[in-house]
Amino acid sequence: MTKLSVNLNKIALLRNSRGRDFPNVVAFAQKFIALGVQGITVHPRQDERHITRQDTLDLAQLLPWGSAVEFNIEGYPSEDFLQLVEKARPAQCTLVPDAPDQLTSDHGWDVIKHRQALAKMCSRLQAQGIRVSIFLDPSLEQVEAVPATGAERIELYTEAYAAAYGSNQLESVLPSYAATAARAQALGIEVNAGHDLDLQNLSQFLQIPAIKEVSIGHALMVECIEQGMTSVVAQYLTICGEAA
Ligand SMILES: CC(=O)[C@@H](O)[C@H](O)COP(=O)(O)O
Ligand SMILES: NCC(=O)COP(=O)(O)O
Repeated sequence: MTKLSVNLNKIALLRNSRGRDFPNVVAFAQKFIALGVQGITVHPRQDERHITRQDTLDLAQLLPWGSAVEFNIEGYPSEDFLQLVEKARPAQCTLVPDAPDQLTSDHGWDVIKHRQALAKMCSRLQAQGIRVSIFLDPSLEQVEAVPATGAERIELYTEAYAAAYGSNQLESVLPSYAATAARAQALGIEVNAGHDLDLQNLSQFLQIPAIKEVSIGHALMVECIEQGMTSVVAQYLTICGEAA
């Protein structure tokens, strides 16, 4: 079974487009949790274009460290971000190498280059009991460097998979993810995945064994508008529940 962590960035984006607290991010976390999701993810960006620092702290109150539903905070590890994560104390922090003005996440870490800095951040967060995951492109070369950082997990950046889904390119793309996941697991690193996953492409991706968690937001919110939250979450939970 793979855990489903719903990313609430787009709920906050909708809220920020007006001057009042509607839709409320915590209320939506509660709705998704009531439907059975196992995790909530946010990606507070420096410009607070969607999730704010306050949203992160409010969700931390709902999902304190040790709660059954996992709180995952993703983001670029600036000093501000690290302090926010320490204050929120989520179950997991996913370190993402995004520039402040980036439209969305579009690459994983060069772990070989940033190994020492990542190791320092990992031990700092792990001192608070926070699991650390490193956002990674499918790359055997990069995954070899992960154990030296001390991170417990990687999150495979799945945009390339999603883009190839349904085309001939999938034949070469999916094996690169499977090989990276297998190598990570052999090195004792657990594997998460996310970015542009949706109801169409998820089950084929989850043919890769032992993916611990998928974080899904953008497409899931669109699917909720089209099909309704109850049905969409049930479909995701079925796919995730069938995963090896
Ligand atoms: C880290 C990652 O995979 C991203 O998908 C991210 O969480 C989405 O960020 P935006 O919602 O800002 O595009
Ligand atoms: N880590 C990926 C995530 O949280 C959501 O990505 P997306 O589904 O919004 O592309």
